[in-house]
Amino acid sequence: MTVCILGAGGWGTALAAMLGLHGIESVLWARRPELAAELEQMRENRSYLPGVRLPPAVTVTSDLSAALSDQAWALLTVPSVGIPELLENLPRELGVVLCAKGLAPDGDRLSRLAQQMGFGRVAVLSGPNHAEEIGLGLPAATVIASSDAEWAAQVQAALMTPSLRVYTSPDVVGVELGGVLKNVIALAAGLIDGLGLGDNAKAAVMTRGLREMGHYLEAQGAQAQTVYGLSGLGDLVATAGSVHSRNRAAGEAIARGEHVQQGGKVVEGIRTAGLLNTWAQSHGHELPIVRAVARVVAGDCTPTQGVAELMGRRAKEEG
Ligand SMILES: NC(=O)C1=CN([C@@H]2O[C@H](COP(=O)(O)OP(=O)(O)OC[C@H]3O[C@@H](n4cnc5c(N)ncnc54)[C@H](O)[C@@H]3O)[C@@H](O)[C@H]2O)C=CC1
Ligand SMILES: O=C(CO)COP(=O)(O)O
Repeated sequence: MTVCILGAGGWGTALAAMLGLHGIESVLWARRPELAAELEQMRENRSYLPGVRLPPAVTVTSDLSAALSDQAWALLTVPSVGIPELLENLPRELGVVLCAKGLAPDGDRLSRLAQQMGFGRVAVLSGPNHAEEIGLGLPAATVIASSDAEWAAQVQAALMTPSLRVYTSPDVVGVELGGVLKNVIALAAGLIDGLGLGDNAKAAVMTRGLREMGHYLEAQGAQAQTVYGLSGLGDLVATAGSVHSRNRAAGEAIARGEHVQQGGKVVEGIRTAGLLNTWAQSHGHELPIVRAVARVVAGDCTPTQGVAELMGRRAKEEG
C-alpha cells in the first residue's frame, strides 16, 4: 500500500521519510508546485526539514487528485489554519487523520469540524514526535485516536515501523487537545528560559500547565487519564524541553524582545493561546498560564509582568 500524506512541511516530510526508511511507499502532497518540484529533485525539504533525505519510496506531487488516487484515507499534515480549506477540497468518503496540533478558526476541535463537514471517518494522530527526530528514524511513540476502532487499527498497522510505535485510543477529544494545549505551555516554558528564571520556575510552569491541560480536557469531555499519556504529558515533556520546538523557541525569542516571524515555520501555540483564553473568559474557567501567554503574545503585557501576575494569584490548595 501507499500512504497518502497531505502537507509537505516538516511533519509531513518527516512521516514520509520515516516510512521510506522502512521501505513503505508514500505520496507526499505539497500545495505549492515549486516546493513539490524542489523536493522531487533535491530529495530533501531544505525549507522545512533540512538534513533529512527523502528515500526513493517517497513520491512528491502538487496534484491533489493524483495524490488521492485509490486512497481510502490520508494523513493531513498542514498547519491548523490550512485544514478547513484542505478539508473543503477532499471527498467526504476519504478517511481523514488529522495531524495538526491546533484549533479550528472558531476555537473548536479540528476533528469536530471534519465531522460537521460530513467526513464519516475521522482520526487524530498526536504524540511526542519532533519531525527532526522522526525523519531520521529515531525511536518514538505516538497515538492514533478514533471512534472507529477497526479503522484506527488499520492506520496503526500502516504507520507502525521499527522506529515508530503507534498506540490506538478511543479518546479523540483527549488525544487531540493534549497536543493543542502543550504548545501553549511550551511557549510559557520558553518565556521562562528566555527570562533566565531557572529550573524551578520551569518545573512549576510545566506542572501547573499540565493541571491546566487536564482541566480543559475534562471540560471538553476527554477521559481523565489521557492527559497523562503520550499525547499529553509525553508531548509536553518533549516540547517544553526541546531544542527542536518552535513553540518553546518562540517563547524564548519573545522574552528576549525579539520579533517572532509569522509565515515561516508554524508556531501553533501563538494562535491557540488567544483562542483558548477567549473560551476560558466566555465560559468562566480559570486557565492562568494560557491567559498569561495570550496576553504576552498579544502585546497586552510584558513577559515579566505575565510572570508577576501568575506569582501574585490568590493562595490556594494545589489540587
Ligand atoms: N514539526 C513537528 O515536529 C510536528 C508538527 N506537528 C503539527 O503539524 C502541523 C504542521 O506542522 P509542520 O509540518 O511542522 O509545519 P511547517 O511550518 O514545517 O510547514 C508548514 C507547511 O504547510 C504548508 N501550508 C501552509 N498553509 C497551508 C495550506 N493552507 N494548505 C496547504 N499547505 C499549507 C506550508 O507551505 C508548509 O509547507 C502543525 O499543526 C504542527 O503543530 C505535529 C507533530 C510534529
Ligand atoms: O509537536 C511537536 C512535537 O511533538 C512539535 O512541536 P513544535 O511545534 O513546538 O516544534
